[in-house]
Amino acid sequence: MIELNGIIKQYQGRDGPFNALNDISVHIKKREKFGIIGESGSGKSTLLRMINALETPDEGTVTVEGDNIGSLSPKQLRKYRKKIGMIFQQFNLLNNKTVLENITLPLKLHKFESALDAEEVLSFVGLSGKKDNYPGQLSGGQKQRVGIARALITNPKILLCDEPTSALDEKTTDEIVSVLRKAHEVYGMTIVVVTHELNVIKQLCDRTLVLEEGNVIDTIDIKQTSHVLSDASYYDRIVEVLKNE
Ligand SMILES: Nc1ncnc2c1ncn2[C@@H]1O[C@H](COP(=O)(O)OP(=O)(O)OP(=O)(O)O)[C@@H](O)[C@H]1O
Repeated sequence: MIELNGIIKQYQGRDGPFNALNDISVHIKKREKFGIIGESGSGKSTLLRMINALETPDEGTVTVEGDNIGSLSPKQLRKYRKKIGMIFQQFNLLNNKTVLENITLPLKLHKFESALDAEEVLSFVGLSGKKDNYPGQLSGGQKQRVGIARALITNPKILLCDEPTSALDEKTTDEIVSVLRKAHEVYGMTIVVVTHELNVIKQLCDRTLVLEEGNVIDTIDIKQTSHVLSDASYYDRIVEVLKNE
């Protein structure tokens, strides 16, 4: 469904130009939950941003459902981007708008043919009782649930997640992973998640790319754990994770 072929991206660094992405090829299947893991600066976000055309490659192609993204007209690109939902590390909510207003904002900006009902997504992320609250009145986990609901309301075919749990503690991370897994089960989109957290990859993804300094080190099939540990005690989760490693 998403094919990145021979992607090279060069930036100017302090010591001259360098390849942030160095000949990357990845094929992500429809409905796959695909991870991109690597240390800080390895090129994860740059690669993710290629998929929604926020970055353009210096060489190589990005093809999604058969369309070469680099050759789309501005109008086609706007239409293409409507297929994609995005969630962010820092949630990117508008603090002067309520939860409901934040969630329905995409629908105010563009017309989406198969948009979901606001009450449905609010209930899906477990925030029905918070719709009139402002982001400042929410915990980090609740803010990310709003971010997820705002992405889901457009019923995207592709959900891009850029470090979705990196601002959250361990238990809240597990809860957000559960919400994402459930969203995948119910709405069946393709998920691409960038993270440096091994556990997020392990609990959420079918496969992951491992990036190091702009190079693909490996692509790994992940043996799914049967459950997410959000209901377990802090100690149980420590034991589970440490025993498995
Ligand atoms: N616009 C830019 N101009 C110059 N260099 C950039 C730019 N964007 C990213 N880089 C550099 O490219 C490399 C890859 O950055 P990228 O943000 O993709 O890495 P990352 O793996 O997502 O890191 P992090 O986890 O810290 O966000 C880094 O060395 C970064 O400093």
